[in-house]
Amino acid sequence: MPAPRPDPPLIDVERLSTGYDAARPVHHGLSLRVDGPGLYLLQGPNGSGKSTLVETLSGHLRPLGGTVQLAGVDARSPRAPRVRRICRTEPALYPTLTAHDHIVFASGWAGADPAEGLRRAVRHGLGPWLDEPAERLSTGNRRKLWTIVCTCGAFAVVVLDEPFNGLDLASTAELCAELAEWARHRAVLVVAHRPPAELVPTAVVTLPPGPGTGLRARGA
Ligand SMILES: Nc1ncnc2c1ncn2[C@@H]1O[C@H](COP(=O)(O)OP(=O)(O)OP(=O)(O)O)[C@@H](O)[C@H]1O
Repeated sequence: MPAPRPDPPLIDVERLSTGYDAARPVHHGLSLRVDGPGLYLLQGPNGSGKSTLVETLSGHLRPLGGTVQLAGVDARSPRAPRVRRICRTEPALYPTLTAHDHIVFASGWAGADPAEGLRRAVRHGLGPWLDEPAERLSTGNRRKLWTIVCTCGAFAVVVLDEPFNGLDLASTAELCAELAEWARHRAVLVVAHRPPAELVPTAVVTLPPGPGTGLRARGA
């Protein structure tokens, strides 16, 4: 009987060149490998390319060179959304859709039970606001709703860019607890300039200032 094949790394970035202009790549020769579950903190000075890396992991930005695989799936493959969740910095919600309906809609997209998303919303303190349209939510409540709609259902890898922006202390602690729970079985990559004390990363990946040339970052 053949030996079972080892699971692919959850995040496998190999010799990545990426950016918005081929003449001026933001990353050049960047490698980052995360073999197993854990909570990984991505840091680096302003302009070092954290959000650009997020956009490449999201499949939105086509690499100029190199490869990006998530749980063995190319980041630009139509199958990638099944294994990956991306939560960008700026919430992109429908202004007139209620918080409740956002969660039902996002759960449908992810093939998830909306009841689970609604339970999360209550845990995160959104209970009294579920019938409010997104445009009437406070900054922190918009952030919570955005995080929930971006992370419905099952996934192997999740990337969150500044997920603590606008959250109060209790909500920050609640999100940290949720990230720690996910990190037991999934790769959780968090971009945060000021990570809260409750966030206990498995490893920290630091991008250098300026174009990252030949950086080799290796997670657990
Ligand atoms: N849409 C874009 N078009 C062109 N250049 C961009 C675009 N987005 C970012 N850049 C450039 O890419 C480089 C890296 O920016 P990026 O936003 O990825 O850095 P960052 O580490 O996330 O920064 P910050 O900590 O300030 O959020 C910068 O030089 C920036 O000007």
